[in-house]
Amino acid sequence: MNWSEGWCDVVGEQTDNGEVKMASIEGSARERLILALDLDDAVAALRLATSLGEYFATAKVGLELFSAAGPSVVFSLREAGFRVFIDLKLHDIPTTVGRAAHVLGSLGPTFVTLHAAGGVEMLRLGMQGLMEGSRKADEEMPIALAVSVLTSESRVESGLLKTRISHAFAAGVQGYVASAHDLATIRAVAPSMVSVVPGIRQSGAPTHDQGRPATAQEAFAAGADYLVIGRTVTAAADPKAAAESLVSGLLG
Ligand SMILES: O=c1ccn([C@@H]2O[C@H](COP(=O)(O)O)[C@@H](O)[C@H]2O)c(=O)[nH]1
Repeated sequence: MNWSEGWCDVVGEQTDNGEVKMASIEGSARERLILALDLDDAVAALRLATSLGEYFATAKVGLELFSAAGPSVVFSLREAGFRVFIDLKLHDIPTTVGRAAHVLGSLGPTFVTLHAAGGVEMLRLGMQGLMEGSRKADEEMPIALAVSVLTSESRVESGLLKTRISHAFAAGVQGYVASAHDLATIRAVAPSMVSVVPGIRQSGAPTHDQGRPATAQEAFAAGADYLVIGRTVTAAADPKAAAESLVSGLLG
């Protein structure tokens, strides 16, 4: 299998209203799949990521792993060649989020999440923190992602979704995290933002706590730029075989 095949269509693509999507989205399956390392142990997380590196260019550090291992796991994953997605869904008063984002920006992640429920001012200070933190550390500015409505919610009110995304766009946030089922609604208000979709499950597989799951094929067909892959692969008896099957299904 040649993992660099496919998906060259997104870079510089013109959206319906003539805007151009961010050029940082690259072509291959591996570039567009994000591995969710939901573990409480840095050594185990690094081992799992390394064993799946041919399928995933990006490793996601969420609340569990960051709480267990702190910033050092971000450095370890970067050293191992991964882009790092820090998924802490920052949501607090604007000053606190701005200061936390300053720290996170200095760690050199590629993606960082802020919760869109925090409102425009919180998101704006979060963006400023990321920008200044990364600049001072001589790192690239990460792509900030606004968490719209958690994919564990089984019902979403479209007005709320649109308001949150509009706030993120107004604050200069470049992308969002959303269910595949919400992408069309979101694109109507923010066609140029980068979309990241968790809650991916194979057809008929257990959905766990995901309220609005979709298959990888459905998510890409709905216009997802990146997919977050968690238990579909990490909880499988053979994670490598599960990753192979997922990617083969996409390329085949
Ligand atoms: O709305 C959201 C935002 C983030 N997530 C995160 O994605 C993964 C999904 O893991 P699965 O094992 O595939 O369910 C996990 O790290 C969540 O924190 C999300 O699911 N939904």
